[in-house]
Amino acid sequence: MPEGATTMDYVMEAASGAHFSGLRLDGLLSSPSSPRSTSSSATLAENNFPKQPFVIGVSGGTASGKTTVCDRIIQQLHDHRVVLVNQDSFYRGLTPEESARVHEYNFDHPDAFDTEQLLECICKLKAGQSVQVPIYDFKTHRRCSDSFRQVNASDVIILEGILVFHDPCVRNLMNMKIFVDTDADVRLARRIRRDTVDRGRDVNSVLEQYAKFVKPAFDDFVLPSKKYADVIIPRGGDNHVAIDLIVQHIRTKLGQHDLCKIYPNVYVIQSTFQIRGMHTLIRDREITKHDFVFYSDRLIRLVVEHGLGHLPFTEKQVITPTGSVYTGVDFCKKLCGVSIIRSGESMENALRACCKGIKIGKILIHRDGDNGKQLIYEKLPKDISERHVLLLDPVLGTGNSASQAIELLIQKGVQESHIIFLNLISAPEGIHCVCQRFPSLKIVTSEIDVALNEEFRVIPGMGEFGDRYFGTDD
Ligand SMILES: Nc1ncnc2c1ncn2[C@@H]1O[C@H](COP(=O)(O)OP(=O)(O)O)[C@@H](O)[C@H]1O
Ligand SMILES: Nc1ccn([C@@H]2O[C@H](COP(=O)(O)O)[C@@H](O)[C@H]2O)c(=O)n1
Ligand SMILES: [Mg+2]
Repeated sequence: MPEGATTMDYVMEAASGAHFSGLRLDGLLSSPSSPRSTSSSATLAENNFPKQPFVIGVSGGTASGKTTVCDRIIQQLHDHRVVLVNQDSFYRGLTPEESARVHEYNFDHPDAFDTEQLLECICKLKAGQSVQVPIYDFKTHRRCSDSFRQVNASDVIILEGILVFHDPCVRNLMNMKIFVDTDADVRLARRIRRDTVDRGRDVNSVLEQYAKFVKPAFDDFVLPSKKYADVIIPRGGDNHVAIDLIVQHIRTKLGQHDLCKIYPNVYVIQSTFQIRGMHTLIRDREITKHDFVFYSDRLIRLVVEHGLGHLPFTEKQVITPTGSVYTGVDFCKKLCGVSIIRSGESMENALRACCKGIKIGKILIHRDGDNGKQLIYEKLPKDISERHVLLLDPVLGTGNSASQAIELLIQKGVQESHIIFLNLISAPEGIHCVCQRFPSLKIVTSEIDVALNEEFRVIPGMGEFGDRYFGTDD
């Protein structure tokens, strides 16, 4: 510890830096397997826990403003962790025979693109590898034979093009899909100007191509893919509000753990130096029991408060002492806690302090050899099926105990979406296990750790929480 610094100053100083507990797994990336067989979850299973870039697809009719919207998003983000890939780059170059009859060539049909190559490119980027993207010339209808554009692996990949939602394999690689929706007349006017000015075409050929190929393909392929969009932006690049919202969303994603991008129901409470400091203290094996309990309690309280924020509410109006109306919300009444004995009991006081008179049930899962878990005790409120349940256990490790407890709650009639699992630290393995099995349940945690070791202990972790909290570790 530096001279003159107090213990707490030192801890806070040491806590600065990475947002999560050593989670940049950049070194653990492995190469993708066959792109056609790759869905987001398949990639995950094959590569264990690869870094997961956030992939945004931007589609829309020709000249709708896709490229403009992407450029604005990238400008506003002002972040080097974003790269743009254009589907246009993957146009197949025309053969001499095709070039001779270019007016009969349909550039708006899915077959005009080398989708396999596009897929491979996005898979590589997703797997953390850089790629060489072809350079396409709209005047010669060919690819540059000797030069490529190098695109480096990045945290956000934006893929734009008229047909990026058409192929299901390409579509499945996307975490967010945006459709730029611009009036057909406006698009045609822009297309005429762009193709005559930038692409060396004459007006007649533009109109002919539009009527023969562009419009029919829009109706057959582009418009039907609009239904896959998560966000529809009317008016393209002029829609500053939509672009601001998207930029905001991407910023949030950039700050999130990769697992939160995969599982939208996993919430990690916003990290602050106070929270990092508390983690630093409770993870320190030299800490006194008193301090361990004190800082664990502080953290637990934060997790509980955050978890309560995910409960449904009803609007409520009250009259303030000034005689004015304040429109607020009323807490969810049908609520209970369930602690997984023994560690989960450490979280009960925080829950009681936040929810006056709350009922708290218990589940004991006894470890039965190495092969699994065995439930040996449960005491739950009789009307639990009507309640939202806050399930308490400070450490999510393999996810076996949690899954068994959740299974029991569901058997008792609790709706999966009514369960919020609160913990202090979660291992990625536990998150995968619980979220894949119970996709509509929510997990609220304060940090996601690196992994489990061979003994199924969370690393870096904090040891046997129950023993440390209840003083049975000597
Ligand atoms: N909001 C806008 N107002 C005027 N012109 C625009 C606007 N958005 C795009 N353009 C122009 O229209 C043409 C097509 O836009 P672009 O972003 O390239 O569309 P897309 O990538 O969907 O084909 C370009 O020449 C561009 O400069
Ligand atoms: N050699 C080519 C290749 C493509 N096109 C047209 O480009 C359009 C797609 O690009 P946007 O930026 O408009 O999305 C598509 O509609 C093709 O007709 C072309 O004219 N010549
Ligand atoms: Mg474009």
